[in-house]
This record gives sequence, structure tokens and C-alpha cells, in this order.
Amino acid sequence: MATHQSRWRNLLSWLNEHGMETSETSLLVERRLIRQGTEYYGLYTKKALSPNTTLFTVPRTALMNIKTLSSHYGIGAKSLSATQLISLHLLLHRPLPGKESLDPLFGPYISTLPRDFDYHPLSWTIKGSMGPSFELLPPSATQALRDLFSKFRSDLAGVSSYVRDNPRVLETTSKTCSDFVESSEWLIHDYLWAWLNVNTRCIYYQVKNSPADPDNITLCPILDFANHSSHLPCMSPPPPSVKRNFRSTRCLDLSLLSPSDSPIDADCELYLKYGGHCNRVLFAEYGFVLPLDLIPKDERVLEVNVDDIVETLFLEKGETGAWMKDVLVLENYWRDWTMHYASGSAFPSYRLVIALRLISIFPPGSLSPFSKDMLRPWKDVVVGNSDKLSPNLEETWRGILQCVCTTIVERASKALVKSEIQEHDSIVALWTEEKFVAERLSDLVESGETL
Ligand SMILES: C[S@@+](CC[C@H](N)C(=O)[O-])C[C@H]1O[C@@H](n2cnc3c(N)ncnc32)[C@H](O)[C@@H]1O
Repeated sequence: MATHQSRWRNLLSWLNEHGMETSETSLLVERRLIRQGTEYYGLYTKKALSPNTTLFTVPRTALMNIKTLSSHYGIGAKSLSATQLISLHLLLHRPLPGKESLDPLFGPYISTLPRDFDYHPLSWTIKGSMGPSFELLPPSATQALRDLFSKFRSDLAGVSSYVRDNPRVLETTSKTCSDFVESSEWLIHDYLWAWLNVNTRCIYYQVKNSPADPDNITLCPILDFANHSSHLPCMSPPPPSVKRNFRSTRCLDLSLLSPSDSPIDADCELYLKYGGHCNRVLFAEYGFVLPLDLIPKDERVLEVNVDDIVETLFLEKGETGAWMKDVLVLENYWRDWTMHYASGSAFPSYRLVIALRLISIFPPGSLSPFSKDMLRPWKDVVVGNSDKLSPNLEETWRGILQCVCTTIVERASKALVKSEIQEHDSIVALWTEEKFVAERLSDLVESGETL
């Protein structure tokens, strides 16, 4: 059976065949096991480096993305998103337990991927018999997992239907079309493995003309052993030297530089910043959290989603609430209401203020015949004709915001004293983040600060 070390060596030989310089002396980084007995690795420096040193350059042909996979899947694959195509490729070439991937294209790379994702909350959702009870989670985290689960199901549906229409892609595998029934346990579990590899390991990489195209993602060997940090010095790609024209330029090799702000010693972990994510997102998407006390206060980027609490406020307004919901849906302000903490201060999102301003205008009960007229000052704020509602109404929505904060603090405080929650550091971190943000915001409202 191949060991962790031989898989790493096989990966380096394969990258070398793609033209990458990987000799012992030329490669400045290596992966190291962080926790013995787990599959938890990180990327480490092999020697001291000055800022902005090029750490490695992975040839474009060794990247797994729609550019490098499409030609192997034929014209029908155009209907698949990048996530679907990459996860289909991993699914078809998943190594058997303890064995190597037999994929002639990316086998040595696929063999270095994590062998299971039992630590990930999406696995708890799908496999049912593992992980803590979902009742222990903040409602915002449960909703984030539900949303992730729907994306997973819809990607699985697209991939299964593609395979049934294009059985040729199964020729080099032991699978048949009849394995691609969406209710099949094999398919769900293997696709989960493939999909979580894509979701937790892909990085942004431009393959399409439009920089914002969601298909601009790739798996990248070596780089994908880098863990996330929100506040420590991180690696970064080199700045673009010339404006790229996608019609005339092919995709580029992928280089990474050491942190720009400080030199780095030998044997230090190299981090990437996956994005300015709050713990709810890190937990649902990547399966880990950053304990708040690790991050200095003024470097914390925190967020609470308050959709469930604010939706209840609309529900409580009866017929008027249902009408207000339609107004917000029409204006694209329904849900995704959040409170934040960044640069050492708390604030509500603009979307949340817009929703609370609307609630502040209308009393509960049946719809007033003057609703449209009453809506006008709110509309004026939405389109930018005025900054605020009347002083009275401004006071009213701040009062509602204060109540929302109180609800969050109370339910987080209750959750945090439960003994079952103490057993799960990640769940403690989720509730602690919600409580921290709501307390800071509540203090600001109470002291009359402008929000
Ligand atoms: C791109 S991979 C990083 C390499 C990964 N640790 C490995 O062993 O292959 C992303 C995954 O690493 C883990 N991870 C990344 N940053 C982390 C951190 N700061 N703390 C704990 N786990 C982290 C999470 O499981 C995440 O889904």
C-alpha cells in the first residue's frame, strides 16, 4: 500500500513530467501532516525565504479545470458547470480504499486528495448517522447547510443526467449507466466525496472571458494543501503583469508568492486567505471554524445572518406583513439580512436596514387602503432620493434592531450553557460569533451612534 510520503513523491514525479521543477533543492515547500492519525495536512517552507519569493509554479496542464477536462468529455459536457465537470471526473476516478487512482490523466494528483470527509457537516447531513445533532446549531448555520445541500443535489442531478445521456464517458471505468440513479447510495456517497473536494479545494482561476464567470475555478496540486488564515501573513498570486486578452491568450501556469509583508522562516506553515469569510461560511463550506480568541479584535471579520428572526417579524404583521414581503421580493431585498463586525466595529447590512425601515412604517393587521402612499418615503430612500425616514420612524427601526440583537444574545447565551454544545468547539465558535456581533451592535444602538 502506498504511504503518505510515496503519494507525495508520486505527485512530484507526475508534476515533473508536466514540466515543473520539483527536485529536492528547487522546491521551496512541502506538505506536512499536522495532526498524526488524521489526514490533516498543511503546506510548509523548507527554508527561510524573503518576501514575495516565487514558491512554486504549477504548469497549466496539471491544473484540473474545464479547460483541461472538456476535451476528454466531448461536446455534451458543455452543459455542465465547472463544479459538475470537475466533480464528475473525480467521481469516475475515485481511488478504492488504500489504493491509487487509476486515472491516466490526473491519477497521481487524485491519489493525494483526502480519502474521506466525515468531518464535514454536509457529510453529517447526508449520511445521517454521524456528527452532532443539527438542533445544536444556530438557525443561520442550519440554513447555510440546507442551501449547500440543495446545491449538491442539483449538481448531482445534472451530472447523473449527463452520464445517462453520454454513457461513453464510463468506458474506462467499472461503472454502468444503471449506477447513475440519483437515489443510489454508492452514487450519493462517492459524489459527495468528489463534490466536497471541489468545494473545499478549488481556487479562482480565469478560464472564461468574463472574470466573474462562476466557471473560473481550478484544482491546483500542492497549493491545495494550504490552510486558511484570516489574519496571519498569507501567500498570494503574482500581480497580473499585462492586461490579459482571453481571445488571444491561453490559460497561464499558476504561481504562488510567499507573504509580501514579512520574511518567513524555515519550517513555517504557509497560509492562503480563502476569502473574508465568517465562521458560518467556513463551517458550512469548508467544515472548520476559527476560534474568535485566536484573532485580534480589530482584525475580526464577523457576520450574523438574521433571516429567521426578521422573517418572523414580517409574519407577525399578518396581511400587511405578506404585502411587505412582496414589496421586498420585487425590489430584491428579501432575505440575506446580516449584521457585521469589521475593523473593530459593528454595523447592520444595508439590506437589513432597508427591511427594518419598511417594517417600521406599517402597523400589524389588515392592509391599510393608504399603504401605497405610506410606502413613498421608504421608496425615496431605496432609490436614493432621501437618506432617511422621519426621525420617529428612524427611532422605530433602531428599536426593532435592538430587539433583534436581544433575541440573538439570549438564544446564544442559552445555547452556550448546554453541556452537549461544550463537546463541539465548532458549534461553540458559531454561537460565540453571533453573540459577540449582536452585543457590539446593541451597544451602538443603545448609545445612539449613527449606523
Ligand atoms: C484546501 S484544503 C487545505 C489542506 C487540508 N488541510 C488537507 O489536509 O488536505 C481545505 C481544508 O483544510 C481544512 N482547513 C483549512 N484551513 C483550516 C484552518 N485554519 N483550521 C482548520 N482546518 C482548516 C478544512 O478541512 C478545509 O476544508
